Amino acid sequence: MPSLHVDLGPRSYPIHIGSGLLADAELFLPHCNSGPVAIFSDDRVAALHLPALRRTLTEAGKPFIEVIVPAGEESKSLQQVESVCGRLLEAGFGRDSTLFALGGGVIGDLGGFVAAIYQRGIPFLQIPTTLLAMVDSSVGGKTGVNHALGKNMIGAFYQPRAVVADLDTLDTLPEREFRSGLAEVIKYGLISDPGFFAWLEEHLDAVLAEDSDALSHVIATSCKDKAEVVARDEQEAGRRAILNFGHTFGHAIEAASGYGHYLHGEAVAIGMIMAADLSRRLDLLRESEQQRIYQIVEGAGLPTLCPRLPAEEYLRYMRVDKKAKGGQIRFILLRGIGAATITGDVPQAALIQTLNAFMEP
Ligand SMILES: NC(=O)c1ccc[n+]([C@@H]2O[C@H](COP(=O)([O-])OP(=O)(O)OC[C@H]3O[C@@H](n4cnc5c(N)ncnc54)[C@H](O)[C@@H]3O)[C@@H](O)[C@H]2O)c1
Ligand SMILES: O=C(O)C(=O)C[C@@H](O)[C@H](O)[C@H](O)COP(=O)(O)O
Ligand SMILES: [Zn+2]
Repeated sequence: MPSLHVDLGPRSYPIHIGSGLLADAELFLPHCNSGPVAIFSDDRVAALHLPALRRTLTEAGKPFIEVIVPAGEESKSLQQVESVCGRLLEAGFGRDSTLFALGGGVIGDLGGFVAAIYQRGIPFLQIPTTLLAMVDSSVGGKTGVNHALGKNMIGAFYQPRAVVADLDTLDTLPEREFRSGLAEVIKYGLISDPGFFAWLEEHLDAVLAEDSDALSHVIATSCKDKAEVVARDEQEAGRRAILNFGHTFGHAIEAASGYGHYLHGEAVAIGMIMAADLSRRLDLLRESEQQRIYQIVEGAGLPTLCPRLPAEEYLRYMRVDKKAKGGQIRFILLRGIGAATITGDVPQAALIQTLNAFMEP
């Protein structure tokens, strides 16, 4: 069972990946405060996987409550933050409590943000149940919610005490959600790990068939790659921005098409296709490399086109991207597969050509 580590000095934490982990109280209890636990989840995940965690805490004699929100991106809102904080206050939760975020990225982002601000901060554990959450959102401490004017616009950097990824939970994950997680997996190969990208090209069938060895390799490699970037630049002062590859376009696509229309990974997939195209237009990336990127995204069953809207609609959202500086949009582009670069030097004409080239007919 692989066990990794995010190295952040006093805020360092383990990432446990394996089967049957929800039953192992020793992975959870050492990271808890002395008081009660709030198991935070969504209604779909709670129906499927909360009973295992409930059993573990009950047998360990740890008191807990369950706080459940509706499944879906729409729950990543300030209204839900207020409502969840209200539940904790009504239950008399103090600073001696702990929050467990059991679910996908929505639950991790929203739960982590509540943990960051509730009584100015209580510890929390990430217990991811989607591929996307196991390979990306549970690691690195980005927490927060959406605003009508932009994705993840309100939030905090707040690291979990531990990440516990029980692979058994993936057995119930719908295929579309699994493929969405693959987009972020492909991202690691593209930004910093060309060997992993080549491995993915070679083993895509095994990965799509959810072969357990292939899946363990995918999750462990993704977490290792992400943890290395986060350890060097926890709060995205610089290089961490490469983890945003495909997201300048992707977040604009999510917001412009209405949150929930595309899954996050689907929007990122289209965004990566666009970022690769822009890189090629600017003579950073070879056409053959752009082709390989297109093929793996398409081969993973991910979309490659966004809804047809005036380019200006997308640009409006891109201008409020958190990476923008002095009103200038900054992009993560590729100088080759495995070599991300951060630049604000992108001619508007090339950007508009890229957007128009990947819109639905
Ligand atoms: N913080 C970060 O670094 C980071 C990184 C990537 C993505 N994100 C965010 O994560 C969110 C997307 O996460 P997601 O794709 O996990 O979405 P999600 O949390 O909405 O989960 C997807 C769907 O799958 C269901 N589900 C979850 N686990 C399941 C299981 N084991 N079996 C059956 N159904 C299950 C959920 O109920 C939901 O309906 C977005 O809001 C995105 O912005 C954050
Ligand atoms: O961890 C990071 O850093 C990332 O950028 C990971 C992304 O996959 C993730 O979608 C993140 O939530 C995007 O953050 P944002 O700062 O662009 O909102
Ligand atoms: Zn993402």
